[in-house]
Amino acid sequence: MFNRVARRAFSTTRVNPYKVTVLGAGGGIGQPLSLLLKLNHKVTDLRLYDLRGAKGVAADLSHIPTNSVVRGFAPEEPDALHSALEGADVVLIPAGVPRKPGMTRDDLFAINAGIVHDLASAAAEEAPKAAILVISNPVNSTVPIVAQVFKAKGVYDARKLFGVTTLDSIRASRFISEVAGTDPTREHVNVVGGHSGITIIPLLSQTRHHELTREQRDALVHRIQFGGDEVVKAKNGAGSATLSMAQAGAKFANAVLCGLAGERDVIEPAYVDSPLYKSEGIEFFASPVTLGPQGVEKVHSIGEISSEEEELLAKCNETLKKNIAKGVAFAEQKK
Ligand SMILES: NC(=O)c1ccc[n+]([C@@H]2O[C@H](COP(=O)([O-])OP(=O)(O)OC[C@H]3O[C@@H](n4cnc5c(N)ncnc54)[C@H](O)[C@@H]3O)[C@@H](O)[C@H]2O)c1
Ligand SMILES: O=C(O)C[C@H](O)C(=O)O
Repeated sequence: MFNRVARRAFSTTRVNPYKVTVLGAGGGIGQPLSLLLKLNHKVTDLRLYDLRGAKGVAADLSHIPTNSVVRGFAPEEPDALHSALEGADVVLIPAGVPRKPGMTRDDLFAINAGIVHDLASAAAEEAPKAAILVISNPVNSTVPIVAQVFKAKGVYDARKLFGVTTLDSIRASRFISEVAGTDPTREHVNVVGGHSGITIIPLLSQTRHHELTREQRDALVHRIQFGGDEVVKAKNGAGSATLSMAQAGAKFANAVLCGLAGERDVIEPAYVDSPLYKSEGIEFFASPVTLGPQGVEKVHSIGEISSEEEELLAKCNETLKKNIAKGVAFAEQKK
């Protein structure tokens, strides 16, 4: 099913007129993500906004012969951000600073919370019905910030807000295939929870790999939870994952577009306003969701899990609750 959804992105026979805006389009993620969106035939109107470089990226991409108009917006121009957002169907937000070695994602909150808050404010005014795909870290907290901004403006639709956790899933497919010696395109791991360290829970017990030893499982879980650190360390101060994230973001955006277009059985994991642990005070949680014309159609439960995974879930939820509260408190204090 996942491959079928991916193939739909590049089909030349079907064109849907979707307007897509990327906020932070000049950055390490923004540029390759915008390229992949330019190649997606469901996108016909691509708007790129950044404090720096969006016009150049747009001019460059505009020479690619696919059926979309690409426009760049620079903050020096009057109303650039609002024009970039006006009437958008999907808004992707990779704007913000990335980690350096030794930092946690939560360390980015001090800068990125304000950036996401302000961009969300503009999106709530210009594209209140858009699907908002938040990439900027810490996702566990930036998504609740966007929710609060939309609520304050009276336009919140829980079905249209997503924290993009796709990178955790694609990493899990890759890493498990390396251990098992299999084709990564045929591996699927249900990764739930949130998007940082111990809040990332790969449910290995649900895979077909019952041959893995406890040690192999523990090592795999750790690698999936801290995969981002591998890239941060290797880039040595020059940022975090950009290319794999662009692929993940484009995959998720395509799934959202397929849902908007009324295609059936579009299921992807995402960090959403979720009923699963609301009784425990956890408003947002990542699990597979069915995507449809109005955004989230169904939030799927996480399914049966092992006792080891129960322990991971308890730790995840404790942290998630604090991360969410931090985002909500920030947005409240900005009012
Ligand atoms: N969700 C995930 O799985 C995931 C994966 C990788 C990175 N990230 C996060 O994505 C964010 C971006 O990472 P990157 O590597 O692209 O960083 P980057 O520094 O290369 O690019 C960020 C871009 O955002 C722009 N920007 C900053 N403030 C802005 C504003 N107010 N309006 C518009 N644009 C603005 C910058 O000018 C820059 O071009 C980071 O917070 C990073 O932690 C998330
Ligand atoms: O690790 C990071 O800071 C970026 C991103 O969240 C990732 O998972 O690669």
